[in-house]
Amino acid sequence: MSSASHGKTGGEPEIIITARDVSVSFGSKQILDGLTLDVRRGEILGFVGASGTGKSVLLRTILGLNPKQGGTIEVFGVDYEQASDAERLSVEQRWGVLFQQGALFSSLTVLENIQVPMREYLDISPKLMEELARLKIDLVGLAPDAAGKFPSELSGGMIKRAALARALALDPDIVFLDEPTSGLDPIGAAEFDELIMTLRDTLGLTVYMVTHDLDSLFQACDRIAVLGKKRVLVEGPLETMLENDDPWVQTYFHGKRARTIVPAGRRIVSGNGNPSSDGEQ
Ligand SMILES: Nc1ncnc2c1ncn2[C@@H]1O[C@H](COP(=O)(O)OP(=O)(O)OP(=O)(O)O)[C@@H](O)[C@H]1O
Repeated sequence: MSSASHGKTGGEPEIIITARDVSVSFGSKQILDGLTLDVRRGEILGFVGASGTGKSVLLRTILGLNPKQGGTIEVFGVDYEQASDAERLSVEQRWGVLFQQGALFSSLTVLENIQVPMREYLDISPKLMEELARLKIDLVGLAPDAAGKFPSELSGGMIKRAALARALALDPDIVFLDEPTSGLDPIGAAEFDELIMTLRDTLGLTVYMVTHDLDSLFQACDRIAVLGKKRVLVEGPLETMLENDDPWVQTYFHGKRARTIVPAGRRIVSGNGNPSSDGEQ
């Protein structure tokens, strides 16, 4: 089942992040200018764009880690910048983050890593904390004995899963994943995609995923947003990307690599709107 039905009240899915007219600069260098984006409950949103266009900057801005110079961002209806401490605390408990680098504390075991957000935000007994952390380990498909291992003892795929378990520690409504499959072999990456799709379908989890991984975009994402020209150039399902005639979007989604993984039955439409077979592209 696609996630599109999760969290629907009536017809349209609930919007849980709204970014309006967002501008971000570093000194005289403007990175984002008039960016607008919605994230819907229960979807896997893939966020793409050329290197250095500002995908991580936007992610950090949504998380309140980076100041913006203009516009508004609301997460669960709360403008983080204007929010009271209590409001911020409640928003922070409803999101989990898997950063690209430094995902886990190297001096802590997997179990202890998962407990870090629990210690920060929850007032529960050590026993309950341990039980909850073990449940998260199971949820992300790690073996029970991973609990006592240090990050240096884990494979790349296990590290990503353990980091996801930590992002899920507080049972968030949304997880932000910054290039979660980078560095994984294709099988590991496909398994990770399967995992987030399962979490979307079973928990109704919303996933905001910055990625360069075409397989993830084609197989796992319900919608895709493309960052270019300092704003969201185009957003929508894969079909919208395939039909868009922006040169970068065309090259990205119709390029040689993309053509090897276009799912069967999905038409590739050329820039002039004419359907064509893979061989004609
Ligand atoms: N704290 C900062 N101070 C100054 N410039 C910054 C800062 N953070 C990011 N930038 C600049 O903002 C631009 C966008 O960076 P960002 O990391 O968001 O790109 P990206 O789209 O995530 O790239 P990639 O796909 O390579 O990870 C880059 O030019 C970067 O140098």
